[in-house]
Amino acid sequence: MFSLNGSSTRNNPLYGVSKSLTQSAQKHKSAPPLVVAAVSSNARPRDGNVLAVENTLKEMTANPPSTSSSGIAKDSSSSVAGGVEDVYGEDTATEDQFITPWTVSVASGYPLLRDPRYNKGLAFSDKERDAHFLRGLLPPEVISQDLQVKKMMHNMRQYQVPLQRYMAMMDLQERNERLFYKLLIDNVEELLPVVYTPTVGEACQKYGSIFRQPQGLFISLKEKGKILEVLKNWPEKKIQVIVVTDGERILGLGDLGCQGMGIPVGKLSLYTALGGIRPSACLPVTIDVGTNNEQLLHDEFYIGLRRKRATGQEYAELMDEFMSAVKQNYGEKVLIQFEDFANHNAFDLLEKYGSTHLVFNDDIQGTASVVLAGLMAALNLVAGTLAEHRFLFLGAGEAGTGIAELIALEMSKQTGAPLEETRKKIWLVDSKGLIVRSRMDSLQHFKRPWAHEHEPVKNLLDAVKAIRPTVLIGSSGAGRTFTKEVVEAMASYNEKPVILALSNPTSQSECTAEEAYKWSQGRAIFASGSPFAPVEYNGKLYASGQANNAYIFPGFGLGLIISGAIRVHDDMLLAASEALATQVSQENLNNGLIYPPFANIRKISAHIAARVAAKAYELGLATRLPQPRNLVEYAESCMYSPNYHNYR
Ligand SMILES: NC(=O)C1=CN([C@@H]2O[C@H](COP(=O)(O)OP(=O)(O)OC[C@H]3O[C@@H](n4cnc5c(N)ncnc54)[C@H](OP(=O)(O)O)[C@@H]3O)[C@@H](O)[C@H]2O)C=CC1
Ligand SMILES: CC(=O)C(=O)O
Ligand SMILES: [Mg+2]
Repeated sequence: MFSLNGSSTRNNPLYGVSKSLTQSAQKHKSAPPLVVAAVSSNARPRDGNVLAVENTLKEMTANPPSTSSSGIAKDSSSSVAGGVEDVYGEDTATEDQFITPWTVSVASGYPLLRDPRYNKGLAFSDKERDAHFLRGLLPPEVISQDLQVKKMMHNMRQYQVPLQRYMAMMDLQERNERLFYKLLIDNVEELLPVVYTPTVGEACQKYGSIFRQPQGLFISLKEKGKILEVLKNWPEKKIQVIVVTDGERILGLGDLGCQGMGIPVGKLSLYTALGGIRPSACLPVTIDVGTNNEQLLHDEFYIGLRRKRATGQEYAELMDEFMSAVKQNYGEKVLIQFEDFANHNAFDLLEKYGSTHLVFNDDIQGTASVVLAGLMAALNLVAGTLAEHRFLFLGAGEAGTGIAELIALEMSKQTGAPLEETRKKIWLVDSKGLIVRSRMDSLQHFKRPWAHEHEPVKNLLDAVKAIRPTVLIGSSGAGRTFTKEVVEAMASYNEKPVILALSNPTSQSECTAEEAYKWSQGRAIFASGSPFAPVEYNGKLYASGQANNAYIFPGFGLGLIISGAIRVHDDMLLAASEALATQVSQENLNNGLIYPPFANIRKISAHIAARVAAKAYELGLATRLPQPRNLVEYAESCMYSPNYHNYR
C-alpha cells in the first residue's frame, strides 16, 4: 500500500492517480464516485495535503444523479443506494465498468491480496496484476469467480464436520468478501445451515477455542465511558444496520456470554446475502457484561470478561451509553436489531428505545412476522380463517408472546374484534404449565395478557387435551418436548394438525420432522426453526419448511432503509407477513410447504422490502422522498451484488 504521508512522490497514487482518475472519470461518464469518503470520514488526524487531494477527488468524482427504471433519481448522497450512500460507486457501476479499490490510498501489491473487500485471489486479470503490483505474488493462472465458487464448494463438501465448514466460511469471509457472498448467495440452501442455525450455535459454544480473527465490535464493561471512541475504532463510518447481542440467550443454548458474537456476525451476513445490504454498512456488536455460565467462566479459552453478569443500573448504564453513542456516531436512521437477549432485558430494551431509535427485536418481532406468514399460507391447506383456529404455544417468552400478539393483532384487524377478545383464541404453556388467570400475580408482564380463565394445567399433553388446538407452536428452547403422545393428540383432533417446532438449533427443536410426520401418519403440516432433510414415510417423501426469522429480517431491514424509516411499526410486521405469504406458490403448498424455498430469497426479500417501505410511506414514517414509483424494482436495484469489479 502507498503511504499518503511518504516523502517520495514516485509511487504516490494521489499524484498519478488523481490525473488518471480525472481522465477516467471523463472517459467513463457514468462511472461511480470513488472512495473518498472512506478517507475523509476517518476521524483520525491527517495532514492538510491529504485533505486537499481528497477534496479534489470529491469534486472530480461527483456523480450526477441517474434515473433508474423504478422512476426515481438515484442520488448518491441519499443514503439509500445499496442500502447506504453510494460513496464507493460500487452499486452504480456495471460489471464492465471500472472502479478503484480504495483504502486510504489505492490498495496494491501484498496489502491488496490481504484486503478482504478488494481481494480477488486468482481472479485478478493480467492487466490488474500489472497495474496493482501483483506480479509474482500470485501463480500465473487467472480464473473466473465462477470457477472459484466451484472450487470452494468442492472443498467445502470435503469437510464432514459442520464446524469445519463454518470455519472455512469464516476464513473465506476474512480473505475474500465478495467470493464469500457469491458462494453464499449462489448456494444459499446448502450454506445457510453452515453460517446460520444450526452450525452457528455450535460455533458460539466453541467460539473461544476456534477464535482466529476477531469479527465485529466487542464492547465490554471495560469500555464504559468510552463507547463512542470504541465505535470510532471500527473501520467503516457509514453504518446502516447494527445487530447487537449481550449473549445471554443464544438460540436455545442459553448464556454464552461474549461468545455470542457468532450470532450478530451470522445475522449480518444474511442481511447482505439475503437482503442485499452492503457488507461495509453492517456492524456486528457484542455487549459483554459478563456471563453466568460457570463452564465458560472456567474455560481457559473463554474470550470474554470473567465475571458474573452485570444487572440493574450497571447494565442499564452501559446499554444507554451504547445506544446514545450509536445515534451520535451513525445518526437517527441506523437500524439497531436486538438479537438473543434474555427476555428480562429484551422486552424492556425494545420498549425503552422504541420511541427514540430505529430498533427492531428479531426474536420478538421478526419471529412473529415469519410465523404469521406461515400460518397465512397454511390456511390454504386447512379450512377456516385465522380467527377460526385455536393456538397453543409451548414457551411463553420472546418468541412465543411476540408471535401470539401479532396473530391476535391480525385477527383483530380481520374481524374487527378487540384485541382483548382475539387474544382469547391463543393459549401459552411455560415451564410451570398453562398460563391461567390464577397465576396472574406471579407472571412476568409479557405473559399477563395471556392469562385466561381456566383451571390450572400442569403439562403440555394435558394442555393439548384441554384446549384442543388446531395449531401447536414450540418456542421453548427445550428439545423433544413434542412427544409422541402430544403429536398423536394433535392428530386425533385435527385432520391436518399444524405443528411448528421453532426452537434452535436442531438439538433444541421440539420434535424432528420425522417424528411429526410419523406420529401424525403423514398428516401434519410441519415447519421448524432449523432445517430438516426431507423425510420418507409410507413410501412418500415429505419436505418441511424452515420457520425462521431469516425469511423476514433481511427484507424488513432493506424496506426500512430504502424508505428512510425512522421507526418500526406493527403494521410493517403485518405487511412483511403478507408479502412472504404471497410468495408461497401453489406448487409449494401442494408439497405441504408453507414457506417458499430459500433459493428465491433475494426476490422474496425485495417483495418484503417493498411492502414494508410502502407501509412506512403510508404511516408517514418514511423520510426518503419522493416515494419511488415501483418499490420492488427500487429495492432490487439497491441490492449489493457480490460479483467482482474490474480495477483500473
Ligand atoms: N425459528 C425462529 O425464527 C426463532 C426461534 N427461536 C427459538 O425459540 C426458543 C425460545 O426463544 P425465546 O422465546 O427468545 O426464549 P425465552 O427464554 O424468552 O422463552 C422461553 C420460554 O420457554 C419456556 N420453557 C422453557 N423450557 C420449557 C419446558 N421444558 N417446558 C415448557 N416451557 C418451557 C420458558 O418458560 P418460563 O418462562 O417459565 O421460564 C419461557 O416461557 C429458542 O430456542 C430460540 O432459538 C427464537 C426466535 C426465532
Ligand atoms: C432464529 C433466531 O433468531 C433464534 O433462534 O434466536
Ligand atoms: Mg435470535
